[in-house]
Formats: sequence, structure tokens, C-alpha cells
Amino acid sequence: MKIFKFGGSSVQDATAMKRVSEIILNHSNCGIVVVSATKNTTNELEQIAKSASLNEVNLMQKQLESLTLRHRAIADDLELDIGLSLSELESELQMCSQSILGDGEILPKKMDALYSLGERFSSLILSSYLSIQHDRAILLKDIREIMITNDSWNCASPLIGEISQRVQLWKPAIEDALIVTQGFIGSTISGETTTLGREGSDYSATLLGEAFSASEVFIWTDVAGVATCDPRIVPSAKFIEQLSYDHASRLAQFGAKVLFERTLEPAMRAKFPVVVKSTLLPSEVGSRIFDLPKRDGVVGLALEGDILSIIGENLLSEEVSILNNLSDYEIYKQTNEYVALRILSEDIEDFVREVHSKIL
Ligand SMILES: Nc1ncnc2c1ncn2[C@@H]1O[C@H](COP(=O)(O)OP(=O)(O)O)[C@@H](O)[C@H]1O
Ligand SMILES: N[C@@H](CC(=O)OP(=O)(O)O)C(=O)O
Repeated sequence: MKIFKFGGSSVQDATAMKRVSEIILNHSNCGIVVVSATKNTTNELEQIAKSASLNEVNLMQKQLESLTLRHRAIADDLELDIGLSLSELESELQMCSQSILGDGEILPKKMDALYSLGERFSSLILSSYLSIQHDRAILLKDIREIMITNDSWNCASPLIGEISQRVQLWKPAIEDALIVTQGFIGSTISGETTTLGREGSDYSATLLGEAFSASEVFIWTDVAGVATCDPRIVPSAKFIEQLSYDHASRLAQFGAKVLFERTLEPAMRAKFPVVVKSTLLPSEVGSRIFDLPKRDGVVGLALEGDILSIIGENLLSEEVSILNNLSDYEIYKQTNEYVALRILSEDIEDFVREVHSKIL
């Protein structure tokens, strides 16, 4: 059984949802679909919380209206008859926002309750669309039934033992239906909503992969895999077809936003591959991350603020000496596995392109 995770960019509008449906149709061995909130929704929920906390009621109402209208428009474009279910979520959205009104600050616990609406809207819309497009039974499930975490609001840690017990509840359903559920969100043992950290839906998917002994977890996104650097910064960056868990983890940890930094922990424990693919170009091979033996040399670059990390294996030699020809940086940290530079140049992205062209 495979698990597919679709990020916010992959479900951003009706056209994107149709693409997702097509991909699922072409993969009958997909058993669980994990979905993120539609693109930008989680940021918008943060803006709503901010307006509420500052008691800016009119602004908050405008922001709420725009978010709900956007989701209604996607549902209309897909010709879905889910007005009542959307109304229920909209009421909860109002309630969660009202609960923050005038607080003067955003309490992390209240933010988690509000955050959860993003993934619950997108999963409702996607599952409803899949139900009318597919012959297979489609079941929308609330991941909070099984994704049990501690109460570190906004960046909760999963309770693996608890999750592995709770998945038994879903096992009969998986026999007969394709399950659609939410990434990012979870629940404490006592039933209060938590989240795994911004961008955490990748982690939700691999945690489910571990709990359900999935054969593979696919992360479907807007790029054709993990590249040697963020393609938005370095358009000539190459997609890496095969990567070790360690190298992919390090790229993620040092800023490669394509994967949430803890994504590969469950995959390493349970030893299943994680495949990163593009929803826009599904026929491209993508990147396969597995127990690949390590090879010496540079694997890729990751940028976080003004820190550029060169990731690889046995890096102390020639590769890094190339940097001697460059100015405008200082070595921040250097190990066998990575070299982190603080970029002093005004044009950070230009510096990254230069390093990439010399080193990869
Ligand atoms: N090394 C990298 N390889 C591929 N993409 C990267 C890398 N580093 C950063 N990215 C960025 O990650 C983005 C995909 O992540 P994200 O925006 O979170 O997608 P999603 O909406 O699918 O969750 C890409 O559009 C790309 O700009
Ligand atoms: N919606 C959440 C979780 C997430 O992982 O989103 P995405 O898959 O679009 O990066 C966020 O934006 O933080």
C-alpha cells in the first residue's frame, strides 16, 4: 500500500484538484491520500488570528470572507454539492477566530484549533471531488483520531506508540476504500487539536507510512523532485534521482523547503522509500530517497537566511577549496558532512548561483 501526500500548491484551485484526481486514478495501489491546506491558506489563517488578537474586527471579517469564498469557489468550479459541510467548517472558523478576539496575543493552542480548518477544508473538497470521479469508495477521515501528539502547541511531537495502536481503528476501512485525510494536524490524548509545525504535512504522511507499514510514501509537489539547490534560486539545478536518507534529511534540515525536516525519521525507522514527484509533470522520475550507500562529494546546497550549506560526504578536500576563489563569505561551521557559510554579499541569491555553478 502506498501513501500519497499532496502539498498546498498541488491543491491550490479546481484545476489543481483535477490533476490530483487524475494522478490517483492512475495509481490504484494508493491507499491513503494526505492533503495540505490549499496554497496560502495557512498564512491567511495566521493573518486572521493576528487581526483577531488586535481586535481589528472588520479586517478579520474581511479576511474570513475571502478565505471562505475562495474555498466555496473551488467547490463550485468542481460542481460539488457540499454547501452544508462547508457551512459547518465556516461556523467553526468563525468560532475559533472569535475566541482570539482581543487577546492581545495569539495563544498557540488557539492557533492550532484555527490552523486545523485549512486542512479540513481542502480534504473535504478533495474527497468530495474524488467521490464523484472514481469508482472506488472514498472515505474522508479525521486524522486527529489517530495522529496523537504531545501538547507542544504549534510544533507537537507524535506519540508513536499511541499512533500505532490507533491505526488499528482505520485498518478495516483501508481494505475497502481510499482514505483521504489531513496533513499537519493532530490531537493530544485528551482530544485537543495540535499541529506538527509549519510545512509539517510531509511528516504526517511518513508517520502514517510507518504506522500502516506502507511500501512507499510519495510527496507530490510543484517541482520534479529534490534538486541540487532550490530551483527558484538556481534554475539550472538538477533533480537528484537517488538520495540517501541522511543527505535528504540534511538538505531539509538546512533549508531545502521541499521536505519538512523530520519527514525522513519514520522512513528511516521503518525502512520505506520516500519518493518526491511533481503533480505538474507526473511522468518525470522524481527523487527516490532510501537506504542508498553514501558516496563522497557534494550532493546539494541549501539556503536558510544568509547561511548557505554545502551538503555531502567527506567534504574537507578539493570541492571546498573552490570556495577560496570567492570572497564575501565566512565559514560558519565545517564538518565532514557539511560546510555552512555566512554570505556577506549584498546579493545572496547571486552568490548561491555562483557557488552552485562552481561546485555542482
Ligand atoms: N533542493 C530543493 N529541491 C527542490 N525544491 C526545493 C529545494 N529547496 C527548496 N525548494 C522549494 O520547495 C518548493 C516545494 O515545497 P513547498 O512549497 O512546501 O511545496 P508544497 O506546496 O507541495 O508543500 C519548491 O517549489 C522549491 O522552490
Ligand atoms: N498547511 C501547512 C502544512 C503543510 O505542510 O503545507 P505544505 O504541504 O503546503 O507545505 C503549512 O502551510 O504549514
